[in-house]
Amino acid sequence: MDVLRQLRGFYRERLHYLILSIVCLAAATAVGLITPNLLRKLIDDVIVPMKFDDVPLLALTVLAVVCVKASLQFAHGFFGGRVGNYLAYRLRNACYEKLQFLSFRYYDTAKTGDLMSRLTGDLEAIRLFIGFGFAQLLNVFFMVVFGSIMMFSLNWQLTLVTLVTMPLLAAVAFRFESRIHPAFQEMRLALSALTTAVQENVTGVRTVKSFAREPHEVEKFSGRNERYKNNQIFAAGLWSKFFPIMEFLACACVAILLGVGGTLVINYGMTLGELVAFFSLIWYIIAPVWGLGFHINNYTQSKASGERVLEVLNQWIDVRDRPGAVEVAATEVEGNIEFDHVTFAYGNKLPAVTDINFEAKAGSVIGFLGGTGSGKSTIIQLLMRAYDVNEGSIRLDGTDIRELGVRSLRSQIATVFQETFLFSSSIRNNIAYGLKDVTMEEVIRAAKLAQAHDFIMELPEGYETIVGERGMGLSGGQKQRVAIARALLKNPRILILDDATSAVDMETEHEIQAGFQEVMRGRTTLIIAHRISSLRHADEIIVLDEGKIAQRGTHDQLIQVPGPYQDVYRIQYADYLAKAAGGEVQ
Ligand SMILES: Nc1ncnc2c1ncn2[C@@H]1O[C@H](COP(=O)(O)OP(=O)(O)OP(=O)(O)O)[C@@H](O)[C@H]1O
Repeated sequence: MDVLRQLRGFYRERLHYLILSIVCLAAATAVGLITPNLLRKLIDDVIVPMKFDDVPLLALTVLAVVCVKASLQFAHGFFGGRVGNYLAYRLRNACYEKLQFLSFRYYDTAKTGDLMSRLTGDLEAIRLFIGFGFAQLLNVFFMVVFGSIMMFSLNWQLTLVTLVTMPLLAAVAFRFESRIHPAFQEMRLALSALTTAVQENVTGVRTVKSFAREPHEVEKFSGRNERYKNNQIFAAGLWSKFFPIMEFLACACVAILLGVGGTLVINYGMTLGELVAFFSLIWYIIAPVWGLGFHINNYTQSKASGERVLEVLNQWIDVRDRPGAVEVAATEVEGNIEFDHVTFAYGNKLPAVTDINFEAKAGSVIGFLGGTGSGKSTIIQLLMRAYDVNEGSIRLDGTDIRELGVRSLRSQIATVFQETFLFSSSIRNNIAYGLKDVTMEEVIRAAKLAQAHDFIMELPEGYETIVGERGMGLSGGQKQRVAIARALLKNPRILILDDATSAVDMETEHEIQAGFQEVMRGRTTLIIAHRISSLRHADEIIVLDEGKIAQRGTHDQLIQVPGPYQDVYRIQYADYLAKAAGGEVQ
Protein backbone atom coordinates (compact mmCIF):
# COMPACT_ATOMS: atom_id res chain seq x y z
CA MET A 1 0.00 0.00 0.00
CA ASP A 2 3.05 2.23 0.42
CA VAL A 3 3.38 2.41 -3.36
CA LEU A 4 -0.26 3.45 -3.68
CA ARG A 5 0.25 6.06 -0.99
CA GLN A 6 3.21 7.48 -2.88
CA LEU A 7 1.21 7.50 -6.11
CA ARG A 8 -1.68 9.30 -4.43
CA GLY A 9 -0.03 12.67 -5.00
CA PHE A 10 -0.48 12.14 -8.73
CA TYR A 11 -4.25 11.71 -8.64
CA ARG A 12 -5.16 13.72 -5.53
CA GLU A 13 -6.95 16.36 -7.64
CA ARG A 14 -9.12 13.61 -9.15
CA LEU A 15 -9.63 11.65 -5.92
CA HIS A 16 -13.35 12.43 -6.10
CA TYR A 17 -13.50 10.51 -9.40
CA LEU A 18 -11.91 7.50 -7.75
CA ILE A 19 -14.38 7.68 -4.87
CA LEU A 20 -17.32 8.10 -7.26
CA SER A 21 -16.08 5.15 -9.32
CA ILE A 22 -15.95 2.94 -6.19
CA VAL A 23 -19.30 4.17 -4.88
CA CYS A 24 -20.98 3.55 -8.25
CA LEU A 25 -19.58 0.03 -8.46
CA ALA A 26 -20.65 -0.73 -4.89
CA ALA A 27 -24.12 0.66 -5.66
CA ALA A 28 -24.33 -1.43 -8.85
CA THR A 29 -23.45 -4.49 -6.76
CA ALA A 30 -26.09 -3.63 -4.17
CA VAL A 31 -28.72 -3.03 -6.87
CA GLY A 32 -27.77 -6.39 -8.42
CA LEU A 33 -28.94 -8.07 -5.20
CA ILE A 34 -32.50 -7.01 -5.94
CA THR A 35 -32.72 -9.46 -8.87
CA PRO A 36 -32.58 -12.69 -6.79
CA ASN A 37 -35.28 -11.20 -4.57
CA LEU A 38 -37.45 -10.44 -7.57
CA LEU A 39 -36.97 -14.04 -8.69
CA ARG A 40 -38.07 -15.26 -5.30
CA LYS A 41 -41.11 -13.00 -5.45
CA LEU A 42 -41.96 -14.17 -8.96
CA ILE A 43 -41.96 -17.81 -7.93
CA ASP A 44 -43.43 -17.58 -4.41
CA ASP A 45 -45.92 -14.70 -4.86
CA VAL A 46 -46.84 -14.94 -8.56
CA ILE A 47 -46.26 -18.34 -10.14
CA VAL A 48 -47.10 -20.65 -7.19
CA PRO A 49 -50.32 -18.77 -6.12
CA MET A 50 -51.00 -18.12 -9.86
CA LYS A 51 -51.45 -14.34 -9.45
CA PHE A 52 -50.36 -13.49 -12.97
CA ASP A 53 -51.67 -9.91 -12.77
CA ASP A 54 -48.45 -8.92 -10.97
CA VAL A 55 -46.24 -10.07 -13.85
CA PRO A 56 -46.16 -6.72 -15.77
CA LEU A 57 -45.20 -4.82 -12.60
CA LEU A 58 -42.48 -7.34 -11.79
CA ALA A 59 -41.18 -7.23 -15.36
CA LEU A 60 -41.02 -3.41 -15.21
CA THR A 61 -39.22 -3.59 -11.86
CA VAL A 62 -36.65 -5.99 -13.37
CA LEU A 63 -36.19 -3.58 -16.29
CA ALA A 64 -35.74 -0.64 -13.92
CA VAL A 65 -33.21 -2.59 -11.84
CA VAL A 66 -31.27 -3.54 -14.95
CA CYS A 67 -31.28 0.09 -16.18
CA VAL A 68 -30.11 1.48 -12.83
CA LYS A 69 -27.39 -1.18 -12.58
CA ALA A 70 -26.20 -0.48 -16.14
CA SER A 71 -26.13 3.28 -15.47
CA LEU A 72 -24.12 2.75 -12.30
CA GLN A 73 -21.68 0.49 -14.13
CA PHE A 74 -21.33 3.10 -16.85
CA ALA A 75 -20.60 5.76 -14.22
CA HIS A 76 -18.00 3.45 -12.61
CA GLY A 77 -16.26 3.01 -15.98
CA PHE A 78 -16.49 6.71 -16.76
CA PHE A 79 -15.03 7.95 -13.48
CA GLY A 80 -12.50 5.10 -13.31
CA GLY A 81 -11.30 5.91 -16.82
CA ARG A 82 -10.96 9.59 -15.90
CA VAL A 83 -8.88 9.00 -12.77
CA GLY A 84 -6.76 6.24 -14.37
CA ASN A 85 -5.89 8.31 -17.41
CA TYR A 86 -5.28 11.42 -15.36
CA LEU A 87 -2.85 9.51 -13.16
CA ALA A 88 -1.07 7.92 -16.15
CA TYR A 89 -0.83 11.31 -17.87
CA ARG A 90 0.73 12.96 -14.84
CA LEU A 91 3.08 10.07 -14.15
CA ARG A 92 4.23 10.00 -17.77
CA ASN A 93 5.00 13.71 -17.69
CA ALA A 94 6.72 13.45 -14.30
CA CYS A 95 8.87 10.52 -15.47
CA TYR A 96 9.85 12.30 -18.66
CA GLU A 97 10.70 15.45 -16.74
CA LYS A 98 12.74 13.42 -14.27
CA LEU A 99 14.63 11.79 -17.13
CA GLN A 100 15.68 15.28 -18.24
CA PHE A 101 17.20 16.05 -14.87
CA LEU A 102 18.72 12.70 -13.96
CA SER A 103 22.47 12.88 -13.71
CA PHE A 104 24.96 11.42 -16.11
CA ARG A 105 25.83 8.86 -13.44
CA TYR A 106 22.33 7.37 -13.82
CA TYR A 107 22.58 7.21 -17.61
CA ASP A 108 25.97 5.50 -17.36
CA THR A 109 24.14 2.31 -16.37
CA ALA A 110 20.54 2.91 -17.53
CA LYS A 111 19.13 0.69 -20.28
CA THR A 112 16.93 2.39 -22.86
CA GLY A 113 14.67 -0.63 -23.40
CA ASP A 114 14.10 -0.99 -19.67
CA LEU A 115 13.27 2.71 -19.29
CA MET A 116 10.88 2.50 -22.24
CA SER A 117 9.06 -0.45 -20.71
CA ARG A 118 8.72 1.45 -17.41
CA LEU A 119 7.18 4.39 -19.21
CA THR A 120 4.80 2.24 -21.25
CA GLY A 121 3.94 -1.22 -19.86
CA ASP A 122 4.34 -0.36 -16.19
CA LEU A 123 2.43 2.89 -16.50
CA GLU A 124 -0.38 1.05 -18.26
CA ALA A 125 -0.59 -1.50 -15.43
CA ILE A 126 -0.86 1.35 -12.89
CA ARG A 127 -3.50 3.12 -14.98
CA LEU A 128 -5.66 0.01 -15.17
CA PHE A 129 -5.33 -0.75 -11.49
CA ILE A 130 -6.13 2.72 -10.18
CA GLY A 131 -8.85 3.23 -12.80
CA PHE A 132 -10.57 -0.15 -12.44
CA GLY A 133 -8.63 -2.83 -10.57
CA PHE A 134 -8.78 -1.07 -7.20
CA ALA A 135 -12.56 -0.64 -7.37
CA GLN A 136 -12.96 -4.24 -8.57
CA LEU A 137 -10.89 -5.52 -5.66
CA LEU A 138 -13.07 -3.62 -3.19
CA ASN A 139 -16.10 -4.87 -5.06
CA VAL A 140 -15.09 -8.47 -4.37
CA PHE A 141 -15.39 -7.60 -0.71
CA PHE A 142 -18.76 -5.87 -1.22
CA MET A 143 -20.18 -8.78 -3.19
CA VAL A 144 -19.15 -11.39 -0.65
CA VAL A 145 -20.42 -9.32 2.30
CA PHE A 146 -23.71 -8.20 0.71
CA GLY A 147 -24.37 -11.64 -0.80
CA SER A 148 -23.67 -13.45 2.50
CA ILE A 149 -25.92 -11.08 4.47
CA MET A 150 -28.71 -11.72 1.97
CA MET A 151 -28.23 -15.48 2.10
CA PHE A 152 -28.11 -15.51 5.90
CA SER A 153 -31.34 -13.53 5.99
CA LEU A 154 -33.00 -16.14 3.76
CA ASN A 155 -31.78 -19.27 5.56
CA TRP A 156 -28.71 -19.23 7.80
CA GLN A 157 -28.37 -23.03 8.11
CA LEU A 158 -28.33 -23.52 4.34
CA THR A 159 -25.89 -20.62 4.01
CA LEU A 160 -23.41 -22.23 6.41
CA VAL A 161 -23.64 -25.64 4.67
CA THR A 162 -23.32 -24.12 1.21
CA LEU A 163 -20.38 -21.89 2.00
CA VAL A 164 -18.36 -24.79 3.39
CA THR A 165 -16.25 -25.03 0.20
CA MET A 166 -15.69 -21.26 0.11
CA PRO A 167 -12.49 -21.25 2.24
CA LEU A 168 -11.11 -23.92 -0.08
CA LEU A 169 -11.94 -21.77 -3.10
CA ALA A 170 -10.24 -18.77 -1.50
CA ALA A 171 -7.19 -20.88 -0.54
CA VAL A 172 -6.79 -22.13 -4.13
CA ALA A 173 -7.15 -18.56 -5.41
CA PHE A 174 -4.43 -17.34 -3.03
CA ARG A 175 -2.11 -20.24 -3.82
CA PHE A 176 -2.56 -19.57 -7.51
CA GLU A 177 -1.74 -15.93 -7.00
CA SER A 178 1.43 -16.74 -5.03
CA ARG A 179 2.68 -18.81 -8.00
CA ILE A 180 1.49 -16.63 -10.88
CA HIS A 181 2.89 -13.42 -9.43
CA PRO A 182 6.59 -14.38 -9.65
CA ALA A 183 5.86 -15.78 -13.10
CA PHE A 184 4.48 -12.41 -14.14
CA GLN A 185 7.46 -10.58 -12.67
CA GLU A 186 9.80 -12.85 -14.58
CA MET A 187 7.72 -12.27 -17.71
CA ARG A 188 8.07 -8.52 -17.34
CA LEU A 189 11.86 -8.84 -17.00
CA ALA A 190 11.96 -11.14 -20.02
CA LEU A 191 9.92 -8.64 -22.03
CA SER A 192 12.22 -5.84 -20.94
CA ALA A 193 15.26 -7.88 -22.11
CA LEU A 194 13.48 -8.50 -25.40
CA THR A 195 12.77 -4.79 -25.92
CA THR A 196 16.36 -3.91 -25.04
CA ALA A 197 17.64 -6.40 -27.66
CA VAL A 198 15.43 -4.86 -30.37
CA GLN A 199 16.34 -1.31 -29.39
CA GLU A 200 20.10 -2.03 -29.29
CA ASN A 201 19.93 -3.86 -32.58
CA VAL A 202 18.17 -1.01 -34.35
CA THR A 203 20.52 1.61 -32.86
CA GLY A 204 23.63 -0.42 -33.55
CA VAL A 205 22.56 -1.79 -36.92
CA ARG A 206 25.67 -0.44 -38.67
CA THR A 207 28.02 -2.15 -36.23
CA VAL A 208 26.07 -5.40 -36.47
CA LYS A 209 26.18 -5.39 -40.25
CA SER A 210 29.79 -4.31 -40.55
CA PHE A 211 30.85 -7.22 -38.33
CA ALA A 212 28.45 -9.58 -40.15
CA ARG A 213 26.99 -10.44 -36.74
CA GLU A 214 23.40 -10.83 -37.92
CA PRO A 215 23.30 -14.59 -37.12
CA HIS A 216 24.66 -13.88 -33.62
CA GLU A 217 22.07 -11.14 -33.09
CA VAL A 218 19.29 -13.43 -34.32
CA GLU A 219 20.52 -16.13 -31.93
CA LYS A 220 20.70 -13.64 -29.04
CA PHE A 221 17.17 -12.44 -29.73
CA SER A 222 15.94 -15.99 -30.15
CA GLY A 223 17.36 -16.89 -26.70
CA ARG A 224 15.52 -13.99 -25.07
CA ASN A 225 12.41 -14.74 -27.06
CA GLU A 226 12.53 -18.33 -25.84
CA ARG A 227 12.84 -17.16 -22.25
CA TYR A 228 9.74 -15.02 -22.76
CA LYS A 229 7.88 -17.87 -24.46
CA ASN A 230 8.77 -20.30 -21.66
CA ASN A 231 7.46 -17.82 -19.12
CA GLN A 232 4.24 -17.45 -21.07
CA ILE A 233 3.85 -21.23 -21.31
CA PHE A 234 4.49 -21.64 -17.59
CA ALA A 235 1.90 -18.97 -16.78
CA ALA A 236 -0.56 -20.49 -19.24
CA GLY A 237 -0.04 -23.89 -17.52
CA LEU A 238 -0.91 -22.34 -14.16
CA TRP A 239 -4.01 -20.71 -15.60
CA SER A 240 -5.14 -23.94 -17.26
CA LYS A 241 -4.96 -25.82 -13.93
CA PHE A 242 -6.59 -23.01 -12.00
CA PHE A 243 -9.87 -22.82 -13.90
CA PRO A 244 -10.87 -26.51 -13.75
CA ILE A 245 -10.04 -26.71 -10.02
CA MET A 246 -12.06 -23.60 -9.31
CA GLU A 247 -14.95 -24.86 -11.45
CA PHE A 248 -14.92 -28.18 -9.63
CA LEU A 249 -15.05 -26.51 -6.20
CA ALA A 250 -17.75 -24.09 -7.34
CA CYS A 251 -19.87 -26.93 -8.73
CA ALA A 252 -19.40 -28.89 -5.47
CA CYS A 253 -20.80 -25.85 -3.69
CA VAL A 254 -23.79 -25.73 -6.06
CA ALA A 255 -24.35 -29.50 -5.70
CA ILE A 256 -24.46 -29.16 -1.90
CA LEU A 257 -26.91 -26.28 -2.28
CA LEU A 258 -29.19 -28.25 -4.59
CA GLY A 259 -29.03 -31.38 -2.41
CA VAL A 260 -29.63 -29.73 0.95
CA GLY A 261 -31.82 -26.91 -0.39
CA GLY A 262 -33.94 -29.32 -2.48
CA THR A 263 -34.52 -31.51 0.60
CA LEU A 264 -35.55 -28.45 2.60
CA VAL A 265 -38.07 -27.42 -0.11
CA ILE A 266 -39.54 -30.96 -0.20
CA ASN A 267 -39.86 -30.91 3.58
CA TYR A 268 -41.34 -27.38 3.54
CA GLY A 269 -38.25 -25.99 5.37
CA MET A 270 -38.03 -23.27 2.70
CA THR A 271 -39.95 -22.11 -0.35
CA LEU A 272 -39.03 -22.87 -3.96
CA GLY A 273 -38.56 -19.14 -4.58
CA GLU A 274 -36.05 -18.94 -1.75
CA LEU A 275 -34.09 -21.87 -3.20
CA VAL A 276 -33.98 -20.21 -6.64
CA ALA A 277 -32.90 -16.90 -5.03
CA PHE A 278 -30.24 -18.82 -3.12
CA PHE A 279 -29.07 -20.45 -6.32
CA SER A 280 -28.64 -17.08 -7.95
CA LEU A 281 -26.98 -15.60 -4.86
CA ILE A 282 -24.40 -18.35 -4.56
CA TRP A 283 -22.94 -17.30 -7.91
CA TYR A 284 -22.88 -13.82 -6.53
CA ILE A 285 -20.29 -15.04 -4.04
CA ILE A 286 -18.50 -17.68 -6.09
CA ALA A 287 -17.68 -15.35 -8.98
CA PRO A 288 -15.71 -12.80 -6.91
CA VAL A 289 -13.93 -15.48 -4.86
CA TRP A 290 -13.04 -17.12 -8.15
CA GLY A 291 -11.64 -13.86 -9.44
CA LEU A 292 -9.90 -13.08 -6.17
CA GLY A 293 -6.62 -14.50 -7.47
CA PHE A 294 -6.88 -12.36 -10.57
CA HIS A 295 -7.66 -9.18 -8.66
CA ILE A 296 -4.92 -9.75 -6.11
CA ASN A 297 -2.53 -10.61 -8.86
CA ASN A 298 -3.55 -7.45 -10.66
CA TYR A 299 -2.86 -5.57 -7.47
CA THR A 300 0.58 -7.10 -6.90
CA GLN A 301 1.50 -6.61 -10.54
CA SER A 302 0.59 -2.98 -10.55
CA LYS A 303 2.34 -2.62 -7.21
CA ALA A 304 5.51 -3.99 -8.83
CA SER A 305 4.95 -1.64 -11.76
CA GLY A 306 4.40 1.24 -9.35
CA GLU A 307 7.71 0.40 -7.64
CA ARG A 308 9.52 0.44 -10.98
CA VAL A 309 8.03 3.80 -11.96
CA LEU A 310 8.65 5.29 -8.51
CA GLU A 311 12.22 4.05 -8.68
CA VAL A 312 12.74 6.40 -11.63
CA LEU A 313 10.85 9.24 -9.94
CA ASN A 314 12.68 8.85 -6.63
CA GLN A 315 16.06 8.46 -8.27
CA TRP A 316 18.61 10.59 -6.49
CA ILE A 317 20.05 13.38 -8.64
CA ASP A 318 23.61 13.65 -7.42
CA VAL A 319 24.44 16.80 -9.37
CA ARG A 320 21.89 19.41 -8.40
CA ASP A 321 21.66 23.05 -7.39
CA ARG A 322 22.73 23.71 -3.84
CA PRO A 323 20.50 25.94 -1.72
CA GLY A 324 21.26 29.54 -2.66
CA ALA A 325 23.02 28.50 -5.89
CA VAL A 326 24.19 31.52 -7.88
CA GLU A 327 22.56 32.02 -11.28
CA VAL A 328 25.08 33.59 -13.61
CA ALA A 329 24.07 35.62 -16.62
CA ALA A 330 26.04 35.41 -19.86
CA THR A 331 26.86 39.10 -19.67
CA GLU A 332 28.50 38.68 -16.23
CA VAL A 333 30.70 35.75 -17.16
CA GLU A 334 34.25 36.45 -18.24
CA GLY A 335 35.27 32.83 -18.75
CA ASN A 336 38.24 32.31 -16.38
CA ILE A 337 38.47 28.61 -15.63
CA GLU A 338 40.62 27.11 -12.88
CA PHE A 339 41.13 23.45 -12.08
CA ASP A 340 42.59 23.29 -8.58
CA HIS A 341 44.02 19.86 -7.60
CA VAL A 342 41.06 18.05 -9.14
CA THR A 343 40.74 14.31 -8.64
CA PHE A 344 37.75 12.27 -9.79
CA ALA A 345 36.82 8.60 -10.07
CA TYR A 346 33.75 7.05 -11.74
CA GLY A 347 32.02 5.06 -8.99
CA ASN A 348 34.43 2.73 -7.21
CA LYS A 349 36.90 2.65 -10.05
CA LEU A 350 40.43 4.01 -9.90
CA PRO A 351 40.59 7.79 -10.42
CA ALA A 352 40.04 8.78 -14.07
CA VAL A 353 41.89 12.03 -13.41
CA THR A 354 44.30 12.82 -10.56
CA ASP A 355 45.51 16.14 -9.23
CA ILE A 356 44.69 18.21 -12.31
CA ASN A 357 45.79 21.84 -12.11
CA PHE A 358 45.46 24.41 -14.84
CA GLU A 359 44.11 27.83 -15.49
CA ALA A 360 42.38 28.92 -18.67
CA LYS A 361 42.25 32.69 -18.71
CA ALA A 362 39.24 34.34 -20.30
CA GLY A 363 39.62 34.21 -24.05
CA SER A 364 42.51 31.77 -24.04
CA VAL A 365 42.72 28.42 -25.81
CA ILE A 366 43.80 25.32 -23.93
CA GLY A 367 44.51 22.11 -25.79
CA PHE A 368 44.42 18.58 -24.36
CA LEU A 369 46.33 15.73 -25.90
CA GLY A 370 46.66 12.20 -24.64
CA GLY A 371 46.07 8.56 -25.46
CA THR A 372 42.73 6.81 -25.28
CA GLY A 373 41.35 6.76 -21.76
CA SER A 374 43.87 9.31 -20.49
CA GLY A 375 41.08 11.46 -18.99
CA LYS A 376 40.60 14.23 -21.55
CA SER A 377 36.81 13.90 -21.83
CA THR A 378 36.52 13.47 -18.08
CA ILE A 379 38.01 16.94 -17.56
CA ILE A 380 35.37 18.39 -19.87
CA GLN A 381 32.57 16.46 -18.16
CA LEU A 382 33.72 17.79 -14.80
CA LEU A 383 33.71 21.36 -16.09
CA MET A 384 30.11 20.88 -17.28
CA ARG A 385 29.26 19.41 -13.87
CA ALA A 386 28.17 16.15 -15.42
CA TYR A 387 29.78 14.81 -12.23
CA ASP A 388 31.04 16.57 -9.14
CA VAL A 389 34.74 16.30 -8.34
CA ASN A 390 35.89 14.01 -5.52
CA GLU A 391 38.76 16.24 -4.48
CA GLY A 392 39.86 19.77 -5.28
CA SER A 393 37.67 22.31 -7.01
CA ILE A 394 36.83 23.84 -10.36
CA ARG A 395 36.23 27.58 -10.45
CA LEU A 396 34.58 29.82 -12.99
CA ASP A 397 35.62 33.44 -12.55
CA GLY A 398 36.77 32.56 -9.04
CA THR A 399 33.52 30.85 -7.92
CA ASP A 400 33.43 27.11 -7.26
CA ILE A 401 31.12 25.71 -9.97
CA ARG A 402 29.28 23.70 -7.28
CA GLU A 403 28.01 27.06 -5.99
CA LEU A 404 26.52 27.91 -9.39
CA GLY A 405 23.14 26.85 -10.76
CA VAL A 406 23.73 23.81 -12.97
CA ARG A 407 21.62 25.15 -15.83
CA SER A 408 23.13 28.60 -15.75
CA LEU A 409 26.64 27.10 -15.73
CA ARG A 410 25.87 24.85 -18.69
CA SER A 411 24.23 27.66 -20.61
CA GLN A 412 27.63 29.42 -20.67
CA ILE A 413 29.22 26.40 -22.32
CA ALA A 414 28.78 24.99 -25.80
CA THR A 415 30.25 21.61 -26.53
CA VAL A 416 30.87 19.83 -29.78
CA PHE A 417 31.23 16.15 -29.00
CA GLN A 418 33.07 13.40 -30.79
CA GLU A 419 29.72 11.89 -31.72
CA THR A 420 27.01 14.19 -32.94
CA PHE A 421 23.40 13.57 -32.15
CA LEU A 422 20.88 15.06 -34.53
CA PHE A 423 17.21 15.25 -33.62
CA SER A 424 14.64 14.09 -36.13
CA SER A 425 13.86 17.60 -37.28
CA SER A 426 15.01 20.09 -39.91
CA ILE A 427 18.66 21.11 -40.19
CA ARG A 428 17.59 24.61 -39.23
CA ASN A 429 16.00 23.40 -35.99
CA ASN A 430 19.01 21.21 -35.26
CA ILE A 431 21.35 24.19 -35.55
CA ALA A 432 19.04 26.42 -33.52
CA TYR A 433 18.48 23.70 -30.89
CA GLY A 434 17.69 25.11 -27.46
CA LEU A 435 17.65 28.73 -28.63
CA LYS A 436 14.62 30.97 -28.93
CA ASP A 437 14.06 33.80 -31.39
CA VAL A 438 16.90 32.90 -33.72
CA THR A 439 16.73 34.44 -37.16
CA MET A 440 17.47 32.55 -40.36
CA GLU A 441 20.37 34.93 -41.01
CA GLU A 442 22.01 33.94 -37.72
CA VAL A 443 21.57 30.24 -38.51
CA ILE A 444 23.14 30.71 -41.95
CA ARG A 445 26.00 32.73 -40.50
CA ALA A 446 26.81 29.98 -37.98
CA ALA A 447 26.53 27.34 -40.71
CA LYS A 448 28.88 29.30 -42.95
CA LEU A 449 31.45 29.58 -40.17
CA ALA A 450 31.19 25.86 -39.54
CA GLN A 451 31.70 25.21 -43.28
CA ALA A 452 28.27 23.60 -43.38
CA HIS A 453 26.34 26.09 -45.53
CA ASP A 454 27.44 24.75 -48.92
CA PHE A 455 26.52 21.12 -48.32
CA ILE A 456 23.23 22.16 -46.66
CA MET A 457 22.28 24.18 -49.76
CA GLU A 458 22.88 21.09 -51.89
CA LEU A 459 20.34 19.07 -49.85
CA PRO A 460 16.85 18.66 -51.42
CA GLU A 461 15.20 21.19 -49.14
CA GLY A 462 18.19 23.11 -47.87
CA TYR A 463 17.85 24.17 -44.25
CA GLU A 464 14.38 22.62 -44.06
CA THR A 465 15.64 19.12 -44.89
CA ILE A 466 14.64 16.68 -42.18
CA VAL A 467 17.58 14.76 -40.71
CA GLY A 468 17.98 12.33 -37.81
CA GLU A 469 16.05 9.15 -37.20
CA ARG A 470 13.24 9.60 -39.67
CA GLY A 471 15.08 11.98 -42.00
CA MET A 472 17.95 11.60 -44.35
CA GLY A 473 21.34 10.51 -43.19
CA LEU A 474 24.37 12.78 -43.19
CA SER A 475 28.01 11.77 -43.29
CA GLY A 476 30.00 11.88 -40.04
CA GLY A 477 31.81 15.03 -41.16
CA GLN A 478 28.56 16.75 -42.21
CA LYS A 479 26.96 15.91 -38.87
CA GLN A 480 29.93 17.33 -37.05
CA ARG A 481 29.74 20.55 -39.03
CA VAL A 482 26.06 20.90 -38.09
CA ALA A 483 27.06 20.37 -34.45
CA ILE A 484 29.77 23.02 -34.74
CA ALA A 485 27.25 25.45 -36.25
CA ARG A 486 24.92 24.64 -33.32
CA ALA A 487 27.68 25.46 -30.82
CA LEU A 488 28.69 28.65 -32.63
CA LEU A 489 25.11 29.89 -32.76
CA LYS A 490 24.83 29.46 -29.00
CA ASN A 491 27.53 32.13 -28.76
CA PRO A 492 28.92 30.79 -25.49
CA ARG A 493 31.55 32.25 -23.16
CA ILE A 494 33.20 28.84 -23.11
CA LEU A 495 33.55 26.59 -26.12
CA ILE A 496 34.55 22.96 -25.79
CA LEU A 497 35.63 20.96 -28.78
CA ASP A 498 35.84 17.32 -27.75
CA ASP A 499 37.60 15.83 -30.74
CA ALA A 500 35.15 17.93 -32.73
CA THR A 501 36.94 17.87 -36.04
CA SER A 502 37.94 14.21 -35.95
CA ALA A 503 35.40 13.26 -38.64
CA VAL A 504 36.32 15.93 -41.16
CA ASP A 505 39.28 15.84 -43.50
CA MET A 506 42.40 17.92 -42.85
CA GLU A 507 41.43 20.57 -45.36
CA THR A 508 37.95 21.09 -43.91
CA GLU A 509 39.44 21.06 -40.42
CA HIS A 510 41.72 23.88 -41.45
CA GLU A 511 38.79 25.85 -42.86
CA ILE A 512 36.65 25.26 -39.78
CA GLN A 513 39.49 26.34 -37.54
CA ALA A 514 39.92 29.50 -39.53
CA GLY A 515 36.23 30.14 -38.78
CA PHE A 516 36.83 29.39 -35.11
CA GLN A 517 39.63 31.90 -34.89
CA GLU A 518 37.18 34.63 -35.73
CA VAL A 519 34.22 33.53 -33.67
CA MET A 520 36.15 32.44 -30.61
CA ARG A 521 37.93 35.70 -30.14
CA GLY A 522 37.32 36.73 -26.53
CA ARG A 523 35.95 33.30 -25.51
CA THR A 524 37.66 30.57 -23.53
CA THR A 525 38.16 27.46 -25.61
CA LEU A 526 39.13 23.98 -24.54
CA ILE A 527 40.14 21.71 -27.39
CA ILE A 528 40.56 17.97 -27.11
CA ALA A 529 42.23 16.52 -30.15
CA HIS A 530 44.27 13.63 -31.36
CA ARG A 531 45.72 15.71 -34.18
CA ILE A 532 48.44 18.16 -33.25
CA SER A 533 47.23 20.36 -36.11
CA SER A 534 44.03 20.99 -34.14
CA LEU A 535 45.72 22.40 -31.09
CA ARG A 536 49.14 23.66 -32.08
CA HIS A 537 47.93 27.27 -31.81
CA ALA A 538 46.61 26.82 -28.27
CA ASP A 539 47.95 29.12 -25.56
CA GLU A 540 48.76 26.07 -23.48
CA ILE A 541 48.73 22.40 -24.36
CA ILE A 542 48.24 19.87 -21.57
CA VAL A 543 49.41 16.35 -22.27
CA LEU A 544 47.64 13.73 -20.21
CA ASP A 545 48.77 10.25 -19.39
CA GLU A 546 46.69 7.86 -17.29
CA GLY A 547 44.70 10.73 -15.80
CA LYS A 548 47.72 12.80 -14.79
CA ILE A 549 49.35 15.79 -16.42
CA ALA A 550 52.49 14.46 -18.09
CA GLN A 551 53.59 17.63 -19.90
CA ARG A 552 52.40 21.17 -20.43
CA GLY A 553 53.49 24.17 -22.47
CA THR A 554 53.04 25.74 -25.88
CA HIS A 555 53.52 23.79 -29.09
CA ASP A 556 56.89 25.39 -29.69
CA GLN A 557 58.07 24.55 -26.18
CA LEU A 558 56.77 20.99 -26.22
CA ILE A 559 58.32 19.93 -29.52
CA GLN A 560 61.73 20.92 -28.13
CA VAL A 561 61.67 18.51 -25.16
CA PRO A 562 61.67 14.74 -25.36
CA GLY A 563 58.35 13.33 -24.18
CA PRO A 564 54.96 12.11 -25.36
CA TYR A 565 54.14 15.34 -27.24
CA GLN A 566 57.34 15.18 -29.25
CA ASP A 567 56.65 11.48 -29.96
CA VAL A 568 53.18 12.24 -31.30
CA TYR A 569 54.55 15.17 -33.28
CA ARG A 570 57.21 12.98 -34.87
CA ILE A 571 54.62 10.39 -35.89
CA GLN A 572 52.08 12.86 -37.26
CA TYR A 573 54.60 15.10 -38.97
CA ALA A 574 56.94 12.35 -40.21
CA ASP A 575 56.58 13.40 -43.87
CA TYR A 576 57.04 17.04 -43.06
CA LEU A 577 60.10 16.34 -40.90
CA ALA A 578 61.61 14.09 -43.59
CA LYS A 579 61.14 16.81 -46.18
CA ALA A 580 62.61 19.37 -43.79
CA ALA A 581 65.63 17.11 -43.23
CA GLY A 582 65.99 16.75 -47.01
CA GLY A 583 66.02 20.55 -47.35
CA GLU A 584 62.66 20.73 -49.15
CA VAL A 585 61.02 22.71 -46.39
CA GLN A 586 62.26 26.10 -45.53
N1 LIG B 1 30.91 6.99 -17.77
C1 LIG B 1 31.96 6.34 -17.33
N2 LIG B 1 31.85 5.41 -16.37
C2 LIG B 1 32.92 4.75 -15.90
N3 LIG B 1 34.17 4.96 -16.35
C3 LIG B 1 34.36 5.87 -17.30
C4 LIG B 1 33.27 6.61 -17.85
N4 LIG B 1 33.75 7.45 -18.79
C5 LIG B 1 35.08 7.24 -18.83
N5 LIG B 1 35.46 6.31 -17.94
C6 LIG B 1 36.83 5.86 -17.67
O1 LIG B 1 37.60 6.97 -17.29
C7 LIG B 1 38.89 6.93 -17.89
C8 LIG B 1 39.11 8.23 -18.68
O2 LIG B 1 38.19 8.26 -19.76
P1 LIG B 1 38.02 9.52 -20.73
O3 LIG B 1 36.80 9.28 -21.53
O4 LIG B 1 38.12 10.76 -19.94
O5 LIG B 1 39.30 9.37 -21.65
P2 LIG B 1 39.70 10.16 -22.97
O6 LIG B 1 41.09 10.62 -22.76
O7 LIG B 1 38.70 11.19 -23.29
O8 LIG B 1 39.65 8.98 -24.03
P3 LIG B 1 39.30 9.06 -25.61
O9 LIG B 1 40.38 9.82 -26.27
O10 LIG B 1 39.31 7.62 -25.99
O11 LIG B 1 37.96 9.69 -25.70
C9 LIG B 1 38.92 5.68 -18.75
O12 LIG B 1 39.58 4.68 -18.00
C10 LIG B 1 37.47 5.31 -18.94
O13 LIG B 1 37.33 3.91 -18.99
